[in-house]
Amino acid sequence: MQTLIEARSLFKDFGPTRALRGVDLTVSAGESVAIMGPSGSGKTTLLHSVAGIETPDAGQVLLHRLGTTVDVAALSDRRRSELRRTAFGFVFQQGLLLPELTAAENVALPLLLLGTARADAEFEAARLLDLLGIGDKAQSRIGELSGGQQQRVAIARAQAAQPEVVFADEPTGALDSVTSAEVMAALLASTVGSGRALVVVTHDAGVAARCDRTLHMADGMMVESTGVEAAARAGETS
Ligand SMILES: Nc1ncnc2c1ncn2[C@@H]1O[C@H](COP(=O)(O)OP(=O)(O)OP(=O)(O)O)[C@@H](O)[C@H]1O
Repeated sequence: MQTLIEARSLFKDFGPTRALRGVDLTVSAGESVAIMGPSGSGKTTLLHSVAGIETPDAGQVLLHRLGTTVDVAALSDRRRSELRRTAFGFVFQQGLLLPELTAAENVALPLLLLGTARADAEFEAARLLDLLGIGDKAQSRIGELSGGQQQRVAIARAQAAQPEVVFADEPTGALDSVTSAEVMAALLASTVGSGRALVVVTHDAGVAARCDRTLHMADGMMVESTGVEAAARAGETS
């Protein structure tokens, strides 16, 4: 399977705290990778470093797309934010949806930022919300939606610009176990099911179990990898 992201030997300090100490991570196109580990082990810092939200102190984040390779960690702020809008989608536990906008407006926003005409952006937003089973909530404001519905809006929004990889940080953290399973199924269907990669930070073993691979962090390092490699799985079934 084609390698999409290669993070090599990432280090990140916050003052005296060493959040990452030489972390490697490889993500292939179309695979799902869960990152687990105790609180403070560096999961979010790793996700943010790979996604160009945070800049590592040392190491490389190579992104292979559109026939070229860029080091995300070495890009200018402007190029990094451009990449975040085009190549990456984000689903976080909370805080990314704009409460004063409707569900459809939230999903359309990334497309409007990329210059898509309003009518086309709204059409695509409606289509994505339909796919995620909440087409009837398109005109509802975020505050009128349940936690599970809000996460579906966030998942729809993360797909809008057709990114190669979606990063999710505790996407089911605030949900009960039934809703969590439904939201995770929706997240997988709309990412891996559409050929995108998914990198998900989670404390929920049920969420991790649905991914191709689970990586375990402790104290700023990768300590273990479990699960069936996507490539091996593809090999077995071919
Ligand atoms: N902006 C920051 N400023 C200072 N310290 C930080 C910052 N971000 C993270 N840290 C520290 O870096 C370490 C790793 O944090 P990180 O959020 O990556 O852990 P985590 O594994 O995602 O934890 P959790 O499961 O609790 O979300 C922690 O000790 C944390 O306190």
